[in-house]
Order: sequence, then C-alpha cells, then structure tokens
Amino acid sequence: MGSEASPSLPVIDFCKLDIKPGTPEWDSLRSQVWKAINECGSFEAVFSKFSQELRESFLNEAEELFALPLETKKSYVTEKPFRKYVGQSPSSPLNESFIIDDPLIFHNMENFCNALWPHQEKPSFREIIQSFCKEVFELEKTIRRMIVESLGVEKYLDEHMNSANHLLLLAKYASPQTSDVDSGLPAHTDKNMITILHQNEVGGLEVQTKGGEWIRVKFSPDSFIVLFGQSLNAWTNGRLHCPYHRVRVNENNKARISAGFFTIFKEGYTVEAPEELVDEEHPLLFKPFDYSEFLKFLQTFAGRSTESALKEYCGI
Ligand SMILES: O=C(O)CCC(=O)C(=O)O
Ligand SMILES: [Fe+2]
Repeated sequence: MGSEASPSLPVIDFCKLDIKPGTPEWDSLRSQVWKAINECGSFEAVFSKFSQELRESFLNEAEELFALPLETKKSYVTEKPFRKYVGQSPSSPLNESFIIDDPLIFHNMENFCNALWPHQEKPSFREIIQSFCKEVFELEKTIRRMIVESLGVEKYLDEHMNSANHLLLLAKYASPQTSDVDSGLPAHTDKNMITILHQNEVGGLEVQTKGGEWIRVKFSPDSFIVLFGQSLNAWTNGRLHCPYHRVRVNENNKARISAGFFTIFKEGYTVEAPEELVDEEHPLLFKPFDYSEFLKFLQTFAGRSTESALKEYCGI
C-alpha cells in the first residue's frame, strides 16, 4: 500500500501469464497475490495481453451497445436473476448495465446479439467480446489457483476450478450535468467469487482500504482491478477480505465505460469450506449453500437491504 497521504492498491505484474505452476516465478507471483489479499482484498493486475486495437474495439463495441434505443436495450431479459439490462435506477441514476451469462458460450452471445440487433448480424461484437473475455478469464483462473495453493488445499484444486462460471458486466456511467453531482454506483461489497474490473480513461472506481480510506484507482490501459467477493470468502471459511468499492464520476463530458468480469459458483454446486480450513481457531462461518439460490435471496427485500447478505442467508 502507498503512503498515508495517497493510498494506492498493490500492483502485481501479470505480463508473463504463461509462467508455469511450481516455478520460482509462479511462487513469487503467488506470494504477492496472497499478501495483497491479506492487506487489501484487492489489487491492480498489470496485464498487457491486449493490443491497443483490441482494447479500443472492446470499449467501442460496449459504447455502441449503449447507444441503442432504450426500448431495444430493455428488450434484453432472461429468466436468470441479474442477467438483464438495468437502466438509470433511482439509487444510481447515471448508470446503465447489461449482464451476459457466460460470454464464452457461443449461443449465449448469439442470444444476446439476437435480442439487441434483431435485424442485423453482429459477428464483430461477439468475436471482440469473446477474445477479450477469454484472456481475462484465464487471468482469473491463475489467481484462483494461486489462492487454493496459498491455503494449502490443493487436493480440492480440480473440483474448485470446475465449480465456476463466468459473467460479463458491461456498464456505462453518463457524465453528470453539474459539477456538484458526484455519483455513480453506491459503496458495496461483491457477492460473487472474484471480480476483475476494467474501465476506459474516464475512471472513477474507488476501493476502500481496511483502515477505511478510499483509494481512487488510477487508470492505465493495462490495469485490471481484482476484488474478492463474499462467496469465495465463504469457501475459504473467512480467510479473505471483501473490500467495499464504489464508482464516483465527475462532470467531464465523457461517459465512463467499464467491464466487470465476474466469477460465480455454478448453479447446483454446493459451496462448502474444505474441512482443512475449519478448526478451533477458525470455526465454520457459513452453512453449505447453492450460489444460485443465494442469488434469489439477493432479489428479495431482506437480501437487498443488507450488505452482509450471505451472513443473513447462511451464516452460522
Ligand atoms: O463499474 C465498475 O467499475 C464497478 C462495478 C461494480 O462494482 C459492480 O458491478 O459490482
Ligand atoms: Fe462491485
């Protein structure tokens, strides 16, 4: 963490993602990840995997999506919780977003494109979004593997790696019309396993330190901000810190575009801390739960009204 005057997130260089588990380079990266998790529950991954062209195309495709007519955007609804368009709600009036279910699955992207562009083929959207997501989700898997190793529970590695699905959030934050409006997304902790956030040059993401200070995340085209959520914390039996974060956008005439790469537990998978992580010093914190059932609870009034929703749902 930086000086007291201006705290910053730990920065970890993932430029050599092809390093192999078991090598000294891997071990060094893993100890940096574990240290950052303990200190902040968040870090900036420097990830220069993308050409400037691909990154710009990715952000441009997202911008084009939000430029569609409101009625068209609203027509994207699915039967699954949260996988839909949300626009300008009273609690975050500048924000609109889409959540796409596992974007690496061809027909999910096809369904999404058919809903948004019913009269037009949109292969570029699908291809660009998928090429981008593929790399970010590889980064996510590397980080999760490092966590399992750091906890010394490698015997659960395969099961754990296979227990996850991915979601893509695309969000736009309109620039406020007056300089005294200072809002974006209220402070919250994430409920999923891991979130990786990327943003255009407008910036606005803030992450809270354990000491309660807000870090304004500095923008760089290679920055991917990693945050840990309540479900992964439950699986580790409370070994992780899930930081509060928020978005504050200021008047600057340009919209903020962001992408959230979410990892969640698969529907039907029972999330349960490995017995090795439960002892007298670390009594079991959560009863086994199914993440997709927990999502339903999150949509109820009780689930929406608390920040410690998982604790309410299945805390011991
Ligand atoms: O737009 C962002 O960068 C943050 C989004 C976020 O925190 C969330 O959707 O949980
Ligand atoms: Fe979040």
